Order: sequence, then C-alpha cells, then structure tokens
Amino acid sequence: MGEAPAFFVDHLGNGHTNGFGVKSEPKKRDTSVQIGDRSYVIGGIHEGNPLFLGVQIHDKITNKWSSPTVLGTGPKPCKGYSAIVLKNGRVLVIKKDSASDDSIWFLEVDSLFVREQRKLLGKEVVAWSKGVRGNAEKPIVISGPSGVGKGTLIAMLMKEFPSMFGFSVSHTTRAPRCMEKNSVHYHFTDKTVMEKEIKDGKFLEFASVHGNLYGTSIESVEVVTDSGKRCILDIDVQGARSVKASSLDAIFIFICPPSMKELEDRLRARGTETEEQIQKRLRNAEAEIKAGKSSGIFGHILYNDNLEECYKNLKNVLGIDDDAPVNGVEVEGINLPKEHTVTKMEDEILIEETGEGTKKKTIVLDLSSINGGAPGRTRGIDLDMVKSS
Ligand SMILES: Nc1ncnc2c1ncn2[C@@H]1O[C@H](COP(=O)(O)OP(=O)(O)OP(=O)(O)O)[C@@H](O)[C@H]1O
Ligand SMILES: Nc1nc2c(ncn2[C@@H]2O[C@H](COP(=O)(O)O)[C@@H](O)[C@H]2O)c(=O)[nH]1
Repeated sequence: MGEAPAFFVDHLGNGHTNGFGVKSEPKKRDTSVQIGDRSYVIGGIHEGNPLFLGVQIHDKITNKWSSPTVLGTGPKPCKGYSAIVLKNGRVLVIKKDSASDDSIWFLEVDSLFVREQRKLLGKEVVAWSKGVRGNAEKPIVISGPSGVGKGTLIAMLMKEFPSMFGFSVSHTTRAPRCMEKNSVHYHFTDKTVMEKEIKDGKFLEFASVHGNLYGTSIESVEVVTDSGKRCILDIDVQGARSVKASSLDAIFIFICPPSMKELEDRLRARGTETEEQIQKRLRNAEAEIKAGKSSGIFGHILYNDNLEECYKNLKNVLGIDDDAPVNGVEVEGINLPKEHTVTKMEDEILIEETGEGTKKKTIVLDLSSINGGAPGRTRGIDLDMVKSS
C-alpha cells in the first residue's frame, strides 16, 4: 500500500481476491480509504490501460472485490497518492510529486451524479472529477431553434475571449457539412458506436434532433474545464432539460428568433440544408420556442434580431463588461511534494512535506468554496503555499 496518513483504515490484509477468484496483491502505489463497509483501493492500471488509474472496491460484508465502471477522465497513474474521505460521498485524491494544475482530484463514490448513473446504468459506478483552482465560472448551456444564430453568437464570444471560453464539441450521427471539421465542429460518429458509448455512461446528455442523434460526452466538457476555460454547450431543448436535471450546475440561455419568417430566411440563406430538412427544422422550431419560453429550464431568454445587440445582451448575462480581463486570472504554480503527510481540518487540508532535505513545504488546500463536480470538474479550489522552510 502507498504511504497513508494514520487515520486511513486499511483492511486489505495480505492480498485479496478480486471477485473473480484471482488473488491480487495490493500494489506499492495503491492507496485505500474506508467508507462504511467498503474499501476503495485507488491505484494500479484500469482495464489494462496504462493511461488510466484503476479503482477497486472491497465489500467487507461479502468479502468480495469488484471493479466499478469508472466515469470521467481520471488522473494518469503517478508515483503515489494520498487520499482522504470527504463528506457527500467524495474522496479527495492528491497526486504526489505533481504540478498544481494536475494534483487535486476527487473520486466520487456516492455523489448525486454517481447515484443517478448507478440507477441509469444498473451497475456499480464511481466518477472522477478534477479539482480546478480559482473561481472558474459555471458552464453555459445555449439553446434555441436551428438557424436562430446560436453558433454565430458562440463564435463571436470565442473570438473576442479566446482564453476565457471553450466550446464543448458534441457528438453527432449527422453527416458533416462541407466546411465542418471532425473534432472541431462535431465528433462525427456512427450510430451504433454512439449508442454503445451512451450505454457505457460516456454521455452527459443526448437527444434525437431533426432525425439524427446528438450528444455531449462527459469528456468534451472536461477537456474545456481542464484547460481553465468556461465551457459552452450548444444543445437543443431536450438536451438542456437533461442537463438541468443532472448535477451539472450551469447557466441556461435560450435564443429566440424575431419571427418565424426571419428564422426561415436565415436557414435558407445559410444554405446548408435541403428543402426537406429546412421544413423539418422549421416544424421543430415551433415546439422548441414554446418549450424554451415556458419550460422553466432557461434562466435567460434573448432575442436575436440585431446580432450586435443580442451579442451585447449575451455578454451582459454572462457578467462580461468591457473591462473584463481578456485572459482570465493567472494562478501561481505550486508543485506538490513527492513525500508528504495530509491532515484534514474541517474544510482545510494541510499538505506537509516530509523526507530528507532541509527545506520543507507546507501547502494549505482550502475546499470551503468548492462547487461543481462530476460530470465535469470541481471548481473553486484554493491552494496556497504557507511555508517553505
Ligand atoms: N441577428 C442575425 N441577423 C441576421 N442573420 C443572422 C443573425 N444571427 C445569425 N445569422 C445568420 O443566420 C444563419 C444561422 O445562424 P447559425 O448557424 O449561427 O444558427 P444556429 O442557431 O447555430 O443553427 P443550428 O442550430 O442549425 O446549428 C447564419 O447564416 C448566420 O450568419
Ligand atoms: N441535445 C443535443 N443537441 C445538440 C448537440 N449538439 C448540437 N445540438 C443541437 O442540434 C441542433 C442541430 O444542429 P446542427 O449542427 O445539425 O444544425 C441544434 O439545435 C443544436 O443546438 C448535443 O450535443 N446535444
């Protein structure tokens, strides 16, 4: 077992069976925590993939080992981990000898999201959520009928604030338009592949829209948040409803056209759909606008008549005024020591360097303002070096 603070409960004994009758020895880098009747062993390799960190569960009552479905992109295996049980079914995992933008992780073993997914997938589930430093803002969900100008407004935001906003690249089974690039505009995919990935719990939401399958993978949201940017989702009303019902805490904005006639003109002028597809999108638009206005999903409804005016209103809703810092706020890099002890004091975790050498770091991890969590990332991490002596 890895080095563990004194208050860790470790009932692994001298090796254990993994539920499939195979005796497996705890690896040197593994760390375990005890929650109720279960031990969660964090470490080793997940499903033979050296890029993923494995999680195993030992049930004291049944004396069985199981490998849960691990959702979200977790930390890459490293030299060792410290782990502490937090409230709300979360385990704080600190990577040893790591840079601060990749050191703080949360393994959710019984959070709201995990409980939802467990019910949905009908199997044991845990989920990773990376801790992001600073006050990264909530993700933004933008919906509205096809052709209203969502993509245009999002492109304007990303152009003006390239380091502040990032786009969640959706998956779709529709064919690419001539200017669209795979993995930039969409992850263009096959229906059977996408259906399998949905079944495996890889999607935050999905919906059948205008005859094709569209969906937001958990990874797409994580990629944006990990880059320190605020994530924007361009999804239909059904998808927005699913996100609203999920534990992703987001801002919901609905864009309305000035009239159905104008919407039709924009769709035609864009020239990307056949006449039949335009008719289908217009038929769906009526129901979408009705739902957008009356469902209570959307906290903000904006009219896209004059583009510049609508863009100004959008920035207003997002709290961006003309003095907003274009490049976000810089946070000081702090490296987590290879050898350390971890002590929990309410919402503060003290990380104290141990081992050889004279200069010892003490780092305070303040979790009092954390928000968000899986799916996506845990924001509001405050990490401060208090002593280096
Ligand atoms: N305020 C506006 N006035 C006139 N034209 C606009 C306005 N906003 C966007 N457009 C144009 O309308 C067309 C549709 O816009 P856009 O592709 O951004 O819509 P969308 O809501 O993203 O559609 P979809 O949901 O199908 O992806 C584009 O050609 C765009 O240039
Ligand atoms: N529920 C979801 N809806 C999505 C997603 N990505 C896009 N969309 C919506 O689909 C329509 C049509 O898009 P188009 O690119 O074919 O014109 C539009 O309303 C988008 O908002 C998604 O991941 N989930």
